[in-house]
Amino acid sequence: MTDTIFALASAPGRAGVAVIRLSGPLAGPALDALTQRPRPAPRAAALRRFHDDSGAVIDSGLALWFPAPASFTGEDCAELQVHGGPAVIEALARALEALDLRAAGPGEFTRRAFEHGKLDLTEAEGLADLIDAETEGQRAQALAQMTGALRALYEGWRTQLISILAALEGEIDFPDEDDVPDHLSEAATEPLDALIKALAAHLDDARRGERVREGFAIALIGAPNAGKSSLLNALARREAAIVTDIPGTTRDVVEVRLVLAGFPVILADTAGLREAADRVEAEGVRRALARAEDADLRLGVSDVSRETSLDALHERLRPGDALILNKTDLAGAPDFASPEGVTAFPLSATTGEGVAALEAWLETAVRQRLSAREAPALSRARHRQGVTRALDHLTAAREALARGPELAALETHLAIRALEGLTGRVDVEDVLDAVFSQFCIGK
Ligand SMILES: Nc1nc2c(ncn2[C@@H]2O[C@H](COP(=O)(O)OP(=O)(O)OP(=O)(O)O)[C@@H](O)[C@H]2O)c(=O)[nH]1
Ligand SMILES: [K+]
Ligand SMILES: [Mg+2]
Repeated sequence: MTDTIFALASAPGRAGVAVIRLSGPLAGPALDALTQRPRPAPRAAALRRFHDDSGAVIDSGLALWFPAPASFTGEDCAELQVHGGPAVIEALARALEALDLRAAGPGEFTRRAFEHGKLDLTEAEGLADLIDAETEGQRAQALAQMTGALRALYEGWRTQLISILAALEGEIDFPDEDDVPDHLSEAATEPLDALIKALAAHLDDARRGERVREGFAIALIGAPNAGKSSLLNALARREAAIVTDIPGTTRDVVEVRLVLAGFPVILADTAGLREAADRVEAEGVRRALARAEDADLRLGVSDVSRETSLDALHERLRPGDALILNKTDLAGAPDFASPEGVTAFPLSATTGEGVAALEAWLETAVRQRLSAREAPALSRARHRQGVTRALDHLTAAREALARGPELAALETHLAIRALEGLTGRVDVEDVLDAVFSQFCIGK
């Protein structure tokens, strides 16, 4: 028999109300023992006193009863809404332990919900992301995933693959030597091609969902003293990075988190690019270049008051990036051609002139790249790996078709397994442990 767990479902610390949740076969009897009253009607709040094992009253509050299977976990569940003081919560925890309930670990409620088929693995991940969501874009993506957007996509592909597999296995069981190739190409070629296209399109999304979840990366790069740290501070509206007139001030990568268009953004200031004076600076320059390489968008910063060649900076920028012509308070913006697809922004990081135009442009850029499309986005490396594996097997299946159904059927079967790993249909214990351990306690 499974044991019965309990946990504080609301945040720890002082609060107006605290919610304690129970799940498992002892949830009902525990509720009866605590309240010493008849059990409330299912899913209706009832005012009750809660007692400890000596009969003393711990607190009064609302009791709710959710009999299985119509509960979050699918088991018998109960919920206690009490006053949110640490001593109340502690005393209730001790009373529940005296009734043979056990304090839950991280994600245990959701894992039980998963095991009772209340949600699949992608929906459980969406739930974890919803709890972690700090911006509007993250909330919207997490909610879509929690309510089954990815599940529907992956289950849909799986269903199609199962009928392809059935067709291939039909060929193996009843080989008709003469028209095997014809038959196969009819039954499997077109659907396989369509699925290969769909999976490839799902993967080729500029990592949109992962960016929404983890943050869109912008890197500031340029020569020493160009004003990168000054611009970082202007965009962050705080003195996050040290600014001095000494070239080579910034050595490490300095990150600030911003919210643009409702999406999380990680803006990184980096060391000025030049022949380094010492090993510390050399490491800073190496990190700066790596950051620029990995970023989703680069802001190349130059100082318009100085005669400098922009060629070195131009080389590092890509279409979609921006070139910042800084220090316009000292000199007018120079006449020049920016690289193809790179937008130029004359501004002064010190006076703030022109910074608003850059911010507006950045906001549009982030919105355009991260906004939800019709098709749901994969949001984790786990999804990318699973879909990539499925796609590899589908491609192999497609190639094997010309040589008969056996190998193609095997590869199709492996593609199905890869999709089933994504939704958690096939139990991969370490994947489950990894997913559920990321939850907070009480969820
Ligand atoms: N007049 C003027 N001075 C600026 C402007 N932006 C930055 N500065 C000055 O330029 C100097 C260098 O600025 P930083 O922001 O430290 O430049 P950086 O690119 O981060 O320099 P490193 O970290 O050394 O690579 C400082 O003295 C700033 O006050 C600007 O728009 N106008
Ligand atoms: K500096
Ligand atoms: Mg700096």
